[in-house]
Amino acid sequence: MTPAARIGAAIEILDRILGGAAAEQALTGWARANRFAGSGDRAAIRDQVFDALRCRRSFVALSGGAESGRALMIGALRAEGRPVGEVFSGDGYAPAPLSAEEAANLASAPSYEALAELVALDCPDWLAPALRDALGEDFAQVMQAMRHRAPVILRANAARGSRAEIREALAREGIESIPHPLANHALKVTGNAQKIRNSGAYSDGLVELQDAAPQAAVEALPLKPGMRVLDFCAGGGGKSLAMAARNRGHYVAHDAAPSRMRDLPVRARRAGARIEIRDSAQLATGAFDLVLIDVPCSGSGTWRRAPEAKWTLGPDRLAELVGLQARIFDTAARHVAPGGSLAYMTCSLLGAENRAQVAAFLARTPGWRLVTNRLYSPLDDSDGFFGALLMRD
Ligand SMILES: C[S@@+](CC[C@H](N)C(=O)[O-])C[C@H]1O[C@@H](n2cnc3c(N)ncnc32)[C@H](O)[C@@H]1O
Repeated sequence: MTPAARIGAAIEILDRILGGAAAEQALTGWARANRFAGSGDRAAIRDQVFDALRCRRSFVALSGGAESGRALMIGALRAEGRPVGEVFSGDGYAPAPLSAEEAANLASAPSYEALAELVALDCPDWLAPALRDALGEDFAQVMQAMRHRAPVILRANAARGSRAEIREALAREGIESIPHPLANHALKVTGNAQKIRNSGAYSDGLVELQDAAPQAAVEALPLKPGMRVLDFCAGGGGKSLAMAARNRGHYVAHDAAPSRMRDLPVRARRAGARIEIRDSAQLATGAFDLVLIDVPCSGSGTWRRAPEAKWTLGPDRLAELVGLQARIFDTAARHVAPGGSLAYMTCSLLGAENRAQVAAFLARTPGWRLVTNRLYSPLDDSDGFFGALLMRD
């Protein structure tokens, strides 16, 4: 496909997403219907679609038009300083030339420098006060970082080798990486990230895809050999696997939706980890030295990887999530043994889901104290992520 034809495809996919389709679904649907597109085409189209979703507000403003796939790609070209007419030529599979209305809109659209702050930062208006509150003077820098692609980060599995050894194993397969300073086993991929999923290093359990902040948060947990540990919201088991790689212990995974843990046995086998799966009825009160709750959240820390969430989150959904997080906090706390710990984690930047949630738990639950908490952001070269450790008397 020519570069212009790829932009034409991105326009079609973006229109489906703006019409309500999930991004992954729209991309897969397009690929199935257009089998001539090779893997390079699909990867390039995917990047264009996700870039446009991250910068949805500013790209539309730069086009001067109403929101549409074409407006997004006109804005994207303008943001890159590329002449729009060269791509919107109508030649072959290139997008049709600009209509008179589109051309007039583009001619009168402001420059990026002239956009209002929240438009230029691609920040939804209603979330700006909460984000400013959580990020303080880093607000603009973090929101600017959220407009760009996230790096690919791996966790080198300590049960399979040192970070240096695993880095060499990756290099032998042509995957380049450098140690990430935030976590002891984190590797930032600097070349050939597309090879990871089909690599021997991945299938042999040497690496898992995991951002640096959750790795750092797991490293900060007070894990000791032989501990009884419950991952209460285990999902795919990313945190269980990271904990089990650190220390021998008795690891139990649980999730309200057990089907989410379906891949965990295979992943654990691959990683050489032992993780027992239990349902709610099999979890005794006060039976664990450490309970981890990686709760469902807005995902505001992962907007670089899942940019749709930035635009679809609303106040009602956020309030619903905050209520659910509080209920999980209360339920999970009952499984902690006296003197044990409760680790609360989100991939959110918002105070309501982080510090305020922890403060509310402490206020309504006697016998607990806060040990540490930390908010990570793209300024740490990671996703936005929050971790708090609480201890039971
Ligand atoms: C952020 S995801 C967990 C991701 C996972 N820890 C990982 O590292 O891959 C949150 C999980 O919480 C689960 N969940 C939702 N409500 C729950 C509840 N009331 N009790 C336990 N788990 C719940 C969801 O099914 C989802 O899998």
